[in-house]
Amino acid sequence: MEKKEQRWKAAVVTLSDKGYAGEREDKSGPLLCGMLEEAGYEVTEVRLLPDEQKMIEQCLCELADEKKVDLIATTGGTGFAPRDCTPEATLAVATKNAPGIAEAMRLASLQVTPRAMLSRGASVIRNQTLIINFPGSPKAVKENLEAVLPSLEHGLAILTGNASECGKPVSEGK
Ligand SMILES: Nc1ncnc2c1ncn2[C@@H]1O[C@H](COP(=O)(O)OP(=O)(O)OP(=O)(O)O)[C@@H](O)[C@H]1O
Ligand SMILES: Nc1nc2c(c(=O)[nH]1)N[C@H]1C(S)=C(S)[C@@H](COP(=O)(O)O)O[C@H]1N2
Repeated sequence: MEKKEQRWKAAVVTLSDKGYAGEREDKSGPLLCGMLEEAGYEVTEVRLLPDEQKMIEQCLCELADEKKVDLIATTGGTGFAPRDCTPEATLAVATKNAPGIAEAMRLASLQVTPRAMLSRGASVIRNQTLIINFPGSPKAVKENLEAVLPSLEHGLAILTGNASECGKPVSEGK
């Protein structure tokens, strides 16, 4: 990883009315945690919330501003259902847009299913924290994270002032 002295700190947030109500086991949050840990991240915060925009905004702000995680990965609430509001909450707390990550996820996912176009997931920056919205199903989480994971570390390194070589060829870089 480009950050030499410590691992990247990540938070995983599941947005699911059914999960929050205890009506369905949350499999997507634990899957995100496992994949991030496997890739070398330290998952320090885990949350499960209902599809309530203000609660999601407060949670994202707390994780970025107080817990100071480098990456927040959310899952769920990106679709067209009336209560889906994860992208709205994410955009509301953004200090900068970083649309390329969400674009790359949809591009890769369209090779798997045309329904990938139905995810409205956003990717943004809040100060020195990168926030990425993943869709809700475990299958979608796996496919979307695999598509962007190799490039995330370099983005985090630039965002946090830990980048060593920005001009590294893709073949040698992350
Ligand atoms: N956190 C999760 N854990 C396990 N499976 C999930 C999770 N979120 C979604 N899924 C699966 O993906 C499908 C589509 O996701 P979607 O977000 O539309 O679910 P939902 O049940 O409508 O959402 P909610 O949990 O907010 O009521 C669900 O029916 C479920 O099978
Ligand atoms: N790679 C991938 N992306 C995917 C999917 C998938 O199965 N694989 N499911 C899609 C579907 S069916 C929906 S409705 C949207 C939004 O999902 P969400 O409402 O659970 O966040 O993600 C889409 N993105």
